[in-house]
Amino acid sequence: MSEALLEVRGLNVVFSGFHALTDLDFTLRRGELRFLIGPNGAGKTTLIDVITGLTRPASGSVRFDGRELVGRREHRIVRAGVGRTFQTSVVFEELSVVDNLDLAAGFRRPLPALLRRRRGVSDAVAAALDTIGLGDLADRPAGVLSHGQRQWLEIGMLVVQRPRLLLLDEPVAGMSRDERDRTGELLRTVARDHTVLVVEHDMDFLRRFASTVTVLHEGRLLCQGTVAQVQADPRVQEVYLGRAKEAA
Ligand SMILES: Nc1ncnc2c1ncn2[C@@H]1O[C@H](COP(=O)(O)OP(=O)(O)OP(=O)(O)O)[C@@H](O)[C@H]1O
Repeated sequence: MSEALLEVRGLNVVFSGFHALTDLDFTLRRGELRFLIGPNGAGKTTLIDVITGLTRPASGSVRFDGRELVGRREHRIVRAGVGRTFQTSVVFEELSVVDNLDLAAGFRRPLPALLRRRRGVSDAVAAALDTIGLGDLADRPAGVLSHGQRQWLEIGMLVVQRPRLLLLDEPVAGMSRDERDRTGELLRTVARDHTVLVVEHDMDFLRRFASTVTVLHEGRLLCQGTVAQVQADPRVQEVYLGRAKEAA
């Protein structure tokens, strides 16, 4: 359980001379639910982009289950078992909720099975519908979903692909308090049988749902620990309060 699933070592990302990540070491153990925070521009999305093959680092290594991901193409990384959500939505609005899940699940089916006409819903799709709590809306077009429901559908679309690592970029952004609570519960459920990394800004959400938190600042790892430890860390206070003063 405590074995490392993801090991980032000595990661450097440079965009036209700008150092977005510097000498970053970061480890996720199997079965962990980890939150990644940091002020705007800290490098959180860049880290996810490197893990998923969207951005190539200047140097460093990203090992997933012992295998190097740097240099692999995006679809190969997805096939290896790494799934992510984006800040922008990827659901098909005209398709029903269940068809969106079915399509996502089909991603891993061999072509003949994909083309064969199927009856009913697969166990994986039914389980995902149940997990995301959208059973009552299964046959409605995804276009009618609220913002929160759409985010849950996207998480469901990842889960049916059976990834071993889920990377979620700001899943509660723009949600109501009630939707945030339901998302927190959903993350806990998903984390029972997946390793999950969540990028999140909302401190209130973190206090209620996070256990271990990693803080990035200006492309470097600032500190790691429980929510209480991280909040009590003077460096974290400086980074966040310093920003608040600047904005005031
Ligand atoms: N493709 C790119 N080209 C140039 N600079 C980039 C590129 N992508 C990111 N950056 C810069 O790298 C830094 C880190 O960006 P990143 O999006 O990873 O931060 P973040 O921690 O996710 O911030 P936010 O909370 O605002 O999403 C920022 O200063 C950003 O402007």
